[in-house]
Amino acid sequence: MSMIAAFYSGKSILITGATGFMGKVLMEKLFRTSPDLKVIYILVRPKAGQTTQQRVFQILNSKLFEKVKEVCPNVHEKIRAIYADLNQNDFAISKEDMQELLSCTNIVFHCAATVRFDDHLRHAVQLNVTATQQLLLMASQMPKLEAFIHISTAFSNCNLKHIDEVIYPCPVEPKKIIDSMEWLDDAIIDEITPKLIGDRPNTYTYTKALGEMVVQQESGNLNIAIIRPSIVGATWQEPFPGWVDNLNGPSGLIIAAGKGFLRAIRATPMAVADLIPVDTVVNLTLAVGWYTAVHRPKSTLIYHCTSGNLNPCNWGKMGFQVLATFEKIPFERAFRRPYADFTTNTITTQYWNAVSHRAPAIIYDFYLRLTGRKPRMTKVMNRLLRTVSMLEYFVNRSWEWSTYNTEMLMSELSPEDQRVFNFDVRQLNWLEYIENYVLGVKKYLLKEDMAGIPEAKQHLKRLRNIHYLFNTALFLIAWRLLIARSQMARNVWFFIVSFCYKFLSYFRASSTLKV
Ligand SMILES: CCCCCCCCCCCCCCCCCC(=O)SCCNC(=O)CCNC(=O)[C@H](O)C(C)(C)COP(=O)(O)OP(=O)(O)OC[C@H]1O[C@@H](n2cnc3c(N)ncnc32)[C@H](O)[C@@H]1OP(=O)(O)O
Ligand SMILES: NC(=O)C1=CN([C@@H]2O[C@H](COP(=O)(O)OP(=O)(O)OC[C@H]3O[C@@H](n4cnc5c(N)ncnc54)[C@H](OP(=O)(O)O)[C@@H]3O)[C@@H](O)[C@H]2O)C=CC1
Repeated sequence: MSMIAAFYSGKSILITGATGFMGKVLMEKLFRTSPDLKVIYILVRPKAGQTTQQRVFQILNSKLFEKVKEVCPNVHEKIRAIYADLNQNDFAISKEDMQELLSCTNIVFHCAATVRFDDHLRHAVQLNVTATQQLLLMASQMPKLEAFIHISTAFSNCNLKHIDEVIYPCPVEPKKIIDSMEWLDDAIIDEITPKLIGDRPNTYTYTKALGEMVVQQESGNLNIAIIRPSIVGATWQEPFPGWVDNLNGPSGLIIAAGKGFLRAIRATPMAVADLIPVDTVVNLTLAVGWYTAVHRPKSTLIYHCTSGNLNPCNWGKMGFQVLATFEKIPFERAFRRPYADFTTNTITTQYWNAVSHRAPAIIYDFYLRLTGRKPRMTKVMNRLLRTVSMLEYFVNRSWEWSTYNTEMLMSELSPEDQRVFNFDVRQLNWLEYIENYVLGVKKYLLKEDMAGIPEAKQHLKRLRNIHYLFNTALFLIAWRLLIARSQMARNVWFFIVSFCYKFLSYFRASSTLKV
């Protein structure tokens, strides 16, 4: 019997960010391994024309939850969606709901965040810092609370090269930042943002670091732990391999490369690609919830959920395997044949952006205009290149994260728990994982049918022929222009033609002699 699964039985659990990538996998695993849990409260806001109830209904009826419905048929009754907006005071939770949350909650998993790199500092602070502070305040009023688990990121201190499982202070106190966001106007905030974030690359990593400081400062008597995952990717094993549902991290780039939009990236092939499967993060999170509640460590423990120091893979190997998978499992209706050049040189990157990204987009838009359609490729390409430029920081550096606490926890688990809540990334086979990841992107993000693979392969063959034809035509045109303008080019051309003629004559003569 799993001790961790048994621990969550009968418990009332509060999850923020349950509609997000990690939140869904967390709920799924909880229901599947502890179907006897009492209730999961989730803080949800209406979105994209859907009410909170409709959103929950959609999640529970998705493929991700198919197994859950077998082991926990009354899952609908065990999930309680509470209307909440983390951007508002008291999260806009009604008095009755707040009362229930405060009096019943046993465990809190705080996953909600804005993960956009370019979010305005005011918004990023509101969600990643102020909301965390408010949630801690709520938690301090929960008499039955056993553990509060905060999800941060391994990149909250990405300005350092070696990162320990400790909280590093930021120069300006989070409280001061929170206060100043209330009275500074947007223009001033824009001006001071670069100074505040310092050598971090974006507002996301900065506000996640502030969020950790808030957790440390406001922890009071709470039993708290912080999890720091690196780049969270598709599921490795559970509930099935390759599940992913958003474009964050590598998923968007896999699509861009598979569809032939992205053919070169400024990335260091030997830099460590610190990817971590989402189910690994969730298993660690649940194990930490159990350990924090049962063993009540004296201080707030931080757990790095990273792969680099235990089972490293680099971007070169990852890119190679992604491309190899496209050969077997191509995406449909690709714009160009998938290809990826990793370059560390800024000038080469600019060259590839002009020749391999912008030029084909302009030519395609010209073709769309000629055929009476609306041009769109240049716009798509510009957005993609902007996205890629924001991710470049993470694919050109390597970090070392110490994992003492994570390894300590692994050794504390029973063999059964190590199996059911496996977060030992040393067992991960990267080649297999990446292949499943690409397959998952095709199935769950692009919603492409596997029956379309032969047609997709045919399409790639057509693209290859067009590519050859285009290059040959381009060469001939360029050469013709050169010959018309330069005596030297003409001389070279006549030399080559006469050389070929002589060679052919000699070849013909020697073969006649043999006969
Ligand atoms: C062979 C090749 C091999 C490839 C493998 C190489 C993989 C390298 C991967 C490096 C990943 C590094 C991640 C580092 C993560 C740090 C860890 C965390 O905690 S971070 C936590 C994780 N957080 C993150 O990862 C957040 C990253 N993302 C962002 O911050 C924002 O999306 C944005 C600022 C980049 C763009 O914002 P904005 O333009 O205002 O608007 P939208 O957001 O609405 O999207 C616009 C368009 O871009 C599209 N698209 C979106 N994402 C990607 C993508 N990754 N990619 C491509 N495309 C992407 C999207 O579909 C849309 O298309 P369309 O509708 O125009 O056709
Ligand atoms: N994905 C990654 O690569 C990594 C993620 N992390 C961390 O993991 C956690 C989860 O990330 P992930 O699941 O990928 O992120 P997602 O963007 O997929 O999910 C974010 C969640 O936060 C919720 N949320 C955002 N704003 C509000 C709001 N105002 N009110 C209520 N809920 C809100 C979202 O709700 P809604 O659906 O309504 O938008 C969603 O459920 C975050 O703390 C992130 O920093 C750490 C390392 C890497």
